[in-house]
Amino acid sequence: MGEAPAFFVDNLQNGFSTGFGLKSKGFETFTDVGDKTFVIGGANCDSASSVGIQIYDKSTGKWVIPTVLGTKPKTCKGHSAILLNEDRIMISIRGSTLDDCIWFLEVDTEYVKEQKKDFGTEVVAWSKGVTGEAEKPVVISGPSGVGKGTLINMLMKEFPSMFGFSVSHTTRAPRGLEKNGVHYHFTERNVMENDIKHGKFLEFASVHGNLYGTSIEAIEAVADSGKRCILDIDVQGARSVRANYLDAVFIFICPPSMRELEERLRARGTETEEQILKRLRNAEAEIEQGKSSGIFDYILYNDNLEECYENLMELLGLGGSAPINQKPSSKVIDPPSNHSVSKINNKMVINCETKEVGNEAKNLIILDVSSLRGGAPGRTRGLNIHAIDLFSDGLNGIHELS
Ligand SMILES: Nc1ncnc2c1ncn2[C@@H]1O[C@H](COP(=O)(O)OP(=O)(O)OP(=O)(O)O)[C@@H](O)[C@H]1O
Ligand SMILES: Nc1nc2c(ncn2[C@@H]2O[C@H](COP(=O)(O)O)[C@@H](O)[C@H]2O)c(=O)[nH]1
Repeated sequence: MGEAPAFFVDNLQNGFSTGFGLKSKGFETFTDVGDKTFVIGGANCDSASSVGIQIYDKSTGKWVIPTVLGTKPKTCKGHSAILLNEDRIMISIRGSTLDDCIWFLEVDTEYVKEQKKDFGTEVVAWSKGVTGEAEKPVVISGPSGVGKGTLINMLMKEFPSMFGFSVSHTTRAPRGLEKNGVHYHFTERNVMENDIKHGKFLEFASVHGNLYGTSIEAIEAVADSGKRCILDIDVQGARSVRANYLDAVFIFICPPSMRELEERLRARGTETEEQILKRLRNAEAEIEQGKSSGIFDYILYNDNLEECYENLMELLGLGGSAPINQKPSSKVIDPPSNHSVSKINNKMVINCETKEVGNEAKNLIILDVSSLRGGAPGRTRGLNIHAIDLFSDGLNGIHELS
């Protein structure tokens, strides 16, 4: 069954009256979800080309400015929007590359519902659609010194095009060879606390006396590169990530014994005696929670490093020959000003009609949304796009774009 498009846009003129008493800048779309109308773009934008959100609550007759989480589309000369599954709005951005064309505004997903409770406000969350087969992020936890970093480095060295590291923020000082932006984003506590307050972090925790956290931007950056994201975070962080509905594989790395853990920490030589003792004290509780909390899908013992690495690879489906990650496409999809979107079962159809003298061309972009995975916080994976050229003389061709 076909469904009518939520609306058609982009043929609006500057100053167009929206019927809601708003002065339009010509970029708005209006999508009804239950009692609410989501106005995307336009009057409340920080600039004419960025995408702002307002909500009109029909039950109260009031306008609400929601807390907006996630990274929003950078520019928008026009867009279309259509409701998908009652909990998210699909946005197609005009004149953008395939990598940047399809976005989702989550309005009532589990993640958004949870954030509404925390913020005590209306909340919406952006999540960009990414093509390719990149798999779920991998969360790796375990006590300090167990070998998480060592295992992750081995994985990234052997499969550089497959895995990308989520660079955390921390208030601790850099160690000898650590580089800002590579190992961590080293930051001031007040700056990080302010960003946390504004919803920029997927999770954060006070670990061994310092603040650590994963920004939503850090995981989005990895997803955008078409790679599988690896997070190295403590148990509290893993618990928050689970609670925040990040669709990920959770792995806990366990030491063979406390004695061995202590030897590794001391041999690494990066902490003072006081810090080592603090990390060891915390390790006992972490191991206890790692084994019993139900947060983790897998527990790996890192006794012999090579064996543990083999087990990790096996668990990530890298036992045989490694699958090649699909690179993000730089193809340009350019829905024209009068493009519209409609929904037919699990397919979204972006209708791009262009009229040239003597040649009327119709270009349909078909987006299969049945295989979408993940979502906010982070990217929506599994985008599957085909373009169909229809000319006046009939069907001309189908191209697979992703
Ligand atoms: N299986 C192993 N056998 C012996 N030494 C190991 C093993 N795995 C890692 N190590 C060593 O233990 C030390 C700690 O490892 P690593 O720095 O990877 O731990 P970590 O879990 O990332 O710690 P942190 O959480 O503090 O960052 C390193 O010197 C590393 O070379
Ligand atoms: N909750 C989070 N924990 C994190 C994050 N980044 C790192 N960590 C954990 O901190 C300890 C100590 O790390 P170190 O580099 O100072 O040795 C370790 O357990 C890491 O897993 C984060 O973003 N969030």
